[in-house]
Amino acid sequence: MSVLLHREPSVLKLPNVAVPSPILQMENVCKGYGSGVTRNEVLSNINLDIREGEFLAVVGFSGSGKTTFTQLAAGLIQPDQGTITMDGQLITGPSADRGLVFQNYSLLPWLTVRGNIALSVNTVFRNWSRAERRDHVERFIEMVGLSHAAHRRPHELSGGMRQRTSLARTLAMKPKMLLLDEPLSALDALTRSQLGDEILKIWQEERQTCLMITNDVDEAILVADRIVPLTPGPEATLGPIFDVDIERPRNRAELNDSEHFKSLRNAVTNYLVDVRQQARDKEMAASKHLSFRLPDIRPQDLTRKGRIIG
Ligand SMILES: Nc1ncnc2c1ncn2[C@@H]1O[C@H](COP(=O)(O)OP(=O)(O)OP(=O)(O)O)[C@@H](O)[C@H]1O
Repeated sequence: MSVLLHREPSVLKLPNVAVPSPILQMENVCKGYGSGVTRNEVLSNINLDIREGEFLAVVGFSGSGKTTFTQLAAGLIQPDQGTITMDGQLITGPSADRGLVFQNYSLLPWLTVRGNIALSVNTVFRNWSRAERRDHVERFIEMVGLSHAAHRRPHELSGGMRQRTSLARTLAMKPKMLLLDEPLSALDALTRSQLGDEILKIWQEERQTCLMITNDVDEAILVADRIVPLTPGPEATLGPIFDVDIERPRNRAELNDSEHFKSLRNAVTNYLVDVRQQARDKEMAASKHLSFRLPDIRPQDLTRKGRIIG
C-alpha cells in the first residue's frame, strides 16, 4: 500500500476504478464576515467534489474556518462568491437532505431522548403511520445504544449520550448526506474513541455520503475514504486530497501498528505543520514591513512653578 497524494484531484485517473459521481460540489467558494477594516476573509477559493457514498474528512486547525465550511455545505449560510450545488441544484438554504450533527448536541432540553428523535421523525415522515414512525424511532435509539436511557432528558445524560442522541436524531431523518461538525470534540478521550468507532460502524451499515470536520488526523484516517486538509486562515483554502486506501472494516487497535497508517498520518500531519509554518512566516514578514507613525507630542513640564498637580 502507498500514500496517494492528489495535487490535482480533478485530473486523477484511476485505472479500472469507477469514481462515483459527485453529490455535492463547491466551486470557487469564498466566505468572509464583517466589512471594512474589520472584514475577516475566512475561506477562499474552495473547490471540492464530494462523491456519492464516500466518507470525506476535512481536517484543519482551530479557527481555520471548519464550522464556516460545514455551515456553507449545510446551506445555513451562503457563500460571498462561488457556488455550492447538491445533485446539480444550487443550495440556497438548509434541507432534510443534509443532516447536520453539531459539536454541542443542540437537543431540546424539555424532551426525552425518544422525544427529541421522534420530533424530527414526525416532521420529516408526516405521511407514515404512527406505528411506522414509532418503530423507526426505536430502531435508531437502539442503533446508538440508548434503549436503556430513552426516557431520560438531556440534563440526565452524559456528553457521549447526548451526542449519540443527536446522531440518532439526524440519522433517523434519513438524509442523503451527513454533515458531522467535530462531533467528538466535546467528549473525553475514551468516549471519543468509542463513539468514533460507533459512527464508523453505523456508516458501514447505512453507507450515506458523509462529510466529517475534525482537527484529529488519526480520527480522520480511521473513518475516511479521503482526507482534505484546510489550510490556516485567514483565506483558508483546501490542500491536496489524501486517499485513505486502508481496507475496511478498520480497527483502531490494529491501525496503530500499521506502517501504512503511520506513513499516512505523517504525510497529513507534515502537510498541516508545513502550511502553518508558511502562514506564520508570511505573517512575520508582513509585520516587519509595518511602520507606525507616532503622534507628534511635545512633553510638558508638569513641575512648572505655580502648576498644581493632583
Ligand atoms: N458569524 C460570524 N461572524 C463573524 N466572524 C465569524 C463568524 N463565525 C465565525 N467567524 C470567524 O471566522 C473564523 C473561522 O471560524 P470557524 O468557527 O469557522 O472556525 P473553526 O475552524 O470551526 O474554529 P474552531 O475549531 O475553533 O471551532 C474565526 O476567526 C471566527 O472568529
